[in-house]
Amino acid sequence: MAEEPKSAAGSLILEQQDKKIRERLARIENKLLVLSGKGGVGKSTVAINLAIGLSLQDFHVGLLDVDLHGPNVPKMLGLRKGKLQRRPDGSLGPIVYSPNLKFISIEPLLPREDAAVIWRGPMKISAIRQFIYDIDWGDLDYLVIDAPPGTGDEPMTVAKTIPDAYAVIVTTPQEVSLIDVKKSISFCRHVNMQILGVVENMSGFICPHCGKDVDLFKVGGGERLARELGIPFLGRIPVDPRVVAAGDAGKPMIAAYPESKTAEAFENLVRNVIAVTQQMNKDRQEGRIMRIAMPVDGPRLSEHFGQAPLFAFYNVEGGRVVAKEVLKPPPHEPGAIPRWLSEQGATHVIASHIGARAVELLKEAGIQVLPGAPKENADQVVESFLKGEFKGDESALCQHEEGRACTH
Ligand SMILES: Nc1ncnc2c1ncn2[C@@H]1O[C@H](COP(=O)(O)OP(=O)(O)OP(=O)(O)O)[C@@H](O)[C@H]1O
Repeated sequence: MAEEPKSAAGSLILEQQDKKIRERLARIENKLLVLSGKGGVGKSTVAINLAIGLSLQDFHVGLLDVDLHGPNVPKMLGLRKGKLQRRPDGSLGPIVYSPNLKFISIEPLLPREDAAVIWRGPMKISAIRQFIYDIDWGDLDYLVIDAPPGTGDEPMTVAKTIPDAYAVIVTTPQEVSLIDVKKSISFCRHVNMQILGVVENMSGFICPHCGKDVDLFKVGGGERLARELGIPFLGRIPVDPRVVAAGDAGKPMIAAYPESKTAEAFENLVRNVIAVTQQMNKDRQEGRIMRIAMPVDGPRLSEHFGQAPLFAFYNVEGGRVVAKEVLKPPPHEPGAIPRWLSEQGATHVIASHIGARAVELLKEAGIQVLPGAPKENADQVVESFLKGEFKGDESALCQHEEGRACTH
């Protein structure tokens, strides 16, 4: 967890940083976090080939390597000595791989290539936030984020800082790896990150002599698991020795052997990622996927947004509630609850009384606010919102007598 600044000045700095991060992220249409439950399953390989594949489709793509201990991206892209761009206005731009693909990783910023990075959680968190706060990524269609394996500080920071990121989970067909996929899925559910789908890497073997696809290990486990759990399956990438050589030579497979079956498999993955991302965006825009937050006091809606002892969160899919949880908000400090709600992945807030400043902060975070809800049973209020009976009442916004915005 990030160390929360205790002073008012500290929380103001954090609020300003959050604002800048939100501004930068608003210029990035789609954010994809590439995850794996265990190491060595080819997560970086998938992230890099996916980023290049998207850039070859004329999308503007950023690749962010948040693996601070073992950054692979610069080596696999053949750009270990890449330099950040210093812009005329003094801002810093990411390292350029091609006109459509930019990246950033800790490695080129270290004094020596082999310098060990031994950081504690809060430092890792601030480094990742800086990759977004300090670096001007410009307008991007996709930001692909390569996280270290597991469910530690780095994926957690991304989930909190970029609450609208979609997770791409990489696995291999072996049982052990599939068990880890379940851990990644429960991590995503825990942090409310929507899962774009599962990729099965090292699935089957392309014979270098005859070019035939040989089922070396069991294949299809990732696909079966995705189907069982109702998660999209994004594609299979075969084992191909050229993937290793291409990665070591700094020329990723999809660019080095564009005619190969393996590059074809990556292209298929890219097409599926684009299609599923578009569908999920549409579901979000049209309100089929929501996470509604409500200040509650017991089962009823709380009178004041800023003083509610608890918040109830309702996950809505296809117009109905699929999960509900009740969480305790952070201590009352200006801006703390809107920031926390954004970290919790809220898309909508339904409240009774809510201050204009809180509404402004929530809207800046892309959260829709529906004030003026009746102080009734919260479950029933959600139902009436989903039926279109309650639509929010702007006149219920709370202002102090002298017209100053209230921070309820
Ligand atoms: N489809 C494949 N065929 C053959 N080799 C592959 C394939 N995918 C990945 N590899 C190789 O496996 C090794 C591990 O891949 P990679 O570094 O992408 O995994 P990772 O999951 O990101 O690892 P880490 O745990 O270090 O983050 C690399 O040498 C890579 O070239």
